[in-house]
Amino acid sequence: MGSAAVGDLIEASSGAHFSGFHLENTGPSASEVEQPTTSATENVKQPFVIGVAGGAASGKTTVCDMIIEQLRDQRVVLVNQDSFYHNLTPEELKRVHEYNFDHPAVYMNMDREEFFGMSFCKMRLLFSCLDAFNTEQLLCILEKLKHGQAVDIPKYDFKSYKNDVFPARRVNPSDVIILEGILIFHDPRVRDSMNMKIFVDTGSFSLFPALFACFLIPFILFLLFVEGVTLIVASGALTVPVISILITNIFSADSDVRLARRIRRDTVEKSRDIGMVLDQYSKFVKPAFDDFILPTKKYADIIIPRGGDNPVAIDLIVQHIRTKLGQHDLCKIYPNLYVIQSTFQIRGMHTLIRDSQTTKHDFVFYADRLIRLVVEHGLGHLPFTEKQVITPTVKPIAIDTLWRTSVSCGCFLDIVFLRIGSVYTGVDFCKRLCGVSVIRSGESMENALRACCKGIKIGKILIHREGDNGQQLIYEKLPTDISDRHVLLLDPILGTGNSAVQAISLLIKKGVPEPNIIFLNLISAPQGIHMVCKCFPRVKIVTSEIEIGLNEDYRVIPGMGEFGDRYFGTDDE
Ligand SMILES: Nc1nc2c(ncn2[C@@H]2O[C@H](COP(=O)(O)OP(=O)(O)OP(=O)(O)O)[C@@H](O)[C@H]2O)c(=O)[nH]1
Ligand SMILES: O=P(O)(O)OC[C@H]1O[C@H](OP(=O)(O)OP(=O)(O)O)[C@H](O)[C@@H]1O
Ligand SMILES: O=c1cc[nH]c(=O)[nH]1
Repeated sequence: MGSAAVGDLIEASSGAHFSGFHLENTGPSASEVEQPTTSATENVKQPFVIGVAGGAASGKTTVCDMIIEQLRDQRVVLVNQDSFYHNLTPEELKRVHEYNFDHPAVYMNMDREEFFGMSFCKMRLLFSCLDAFNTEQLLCILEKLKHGQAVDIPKYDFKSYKNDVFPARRVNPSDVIILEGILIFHDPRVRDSMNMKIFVDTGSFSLFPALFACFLIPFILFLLFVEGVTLIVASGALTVPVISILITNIFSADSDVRLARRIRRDTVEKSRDIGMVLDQYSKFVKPAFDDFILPTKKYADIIIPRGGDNPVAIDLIVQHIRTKLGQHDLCKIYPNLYVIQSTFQIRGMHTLIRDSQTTKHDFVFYADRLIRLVVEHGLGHLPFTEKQVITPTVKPIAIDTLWRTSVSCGCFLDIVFLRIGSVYTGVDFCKRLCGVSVIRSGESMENALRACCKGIKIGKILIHREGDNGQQLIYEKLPTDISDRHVLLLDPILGTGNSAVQAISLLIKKGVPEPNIIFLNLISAPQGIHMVCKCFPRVKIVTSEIEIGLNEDYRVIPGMGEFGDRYFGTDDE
């Protein structure tokens, strides 16, 4: 049967209930996706794909935002199913209030029993309208992202019902892909591509009626059993409605919460007419939720009650993602490891220094800024003593204190003219410090340390490095009293950890206590962290980013290439 004939058939069966059935070919199918060459594909680490489904206005966006926020040190991309709404045809636009934006494809993803067990209403609904979403295009984009290709994701305009009004969003390949949408679990091809499926529920537990119930029900029972038969009828009659009202209030219905949110959002944010919102809700949104969205809940690995109001669930999800990415939260394993809090500013600087196209001048500029942040953070781990100072600002003196003091001392005039500064309770910096740089890259960190700690002594260590374990200490010049000092060991790169272990061993041999060493670096490979933390569990490591790992040449990846060559301008070009 030609596609036009299918269209006619569906149009005929749908009556006023027509929907997004599209005859035009709106995008290549998943199988038509241009496949990258095998060598490129082999190098692409498979991203972790998360699906987030749930009814409209259930809080999916909040859940996704919270996951993204917690994974801000990762490359995460959010793909909304909304972006794949079909462009409405002129005819559909004329009857937009009859268009069902909540309907999935007639996809026979149900088994025989489920198919034959369908109610007449559900069957009518199923065949009366077709996919509101361009799932083929979604699959195509997903496939490309999984193969490490950048993609353009359309931006759907809810006002014009078109997806080509705004420019598409360019998205780069990422470590984590989040697919979010009401029907994102509906198509088994999309579902099967997911490593984790989350369903967001809105149903909430209300504490007030629960507490109320705790007191009221025993009270009614008390009346029943203690106060005698006369009260039995009255209290018995009260018990049934009270309990039923309380139960319905304790567990406020999921759909009520979603409807209330939807009315507020559509009328306030989208300036829609409340009548139309309610009409759309009863005609399409609610039936689609009951018939298509809710049944996909069974595919979920995790169901989040209270949506975005459930930070514990989000924490657990994020921990699981990190474990699956092979990036265990090293800070949780090693309490002596400190990664400076990532911000977009910091990530922006990292983006610049990692870019192979960045000029030497810019590399030095942004590396210096990041080094300064690491140094400042590292200084925060030094011991301190409490100290009080008097500020130049005069503090107000209570008049009775003034009177009592002047009478007892007989020096009224002195007190009146005495200007007493305010007290600030702070801390005193640790005095006995020194820096030790690992030649030559570590020397790039000396200026930042000098700028923060005026007149600080700096020693040097040179380690000859060959491959991953040919380390050999060939030079050292350290302050003679180094054993009495806290040492800030400077080296921007922690790779295999061999150089760091050599340097720390030397410091310990010179009498520096292990807890007095703070190792400052820009980037750390997990291998290096494991090695240093296992050999010296009491040395503190402060870094600005943890890397994915090492390549076959023991270079940090993604890394930033040969730091020393780029910083000191000794690379070939
Ligand atoms: N009126 C109208 N509704 C639309 C249109 N396009 C989509 N919708 C509705 O948008 C809903 C899909 O968006 P949701 O998945 O709820 O997105 P969301 O708002 O991010 O949901 P939460 O994050 O869970 O709050 C469906 O219920 C559709 O009915 C449109 O053009 N007009
Ligand atoms: O953890 P590892 O595997 O030992 O690698 C880290 C070492 O490598 C870098 O120095 P590099 O040998 O590149 O010399 P350079 O500083 O002179 O450029 C870096 O500055 C470290 O000292
Ligand atoms: O990736 C690496 C490893 C060691 N030294 C560098 O400069 N870069």
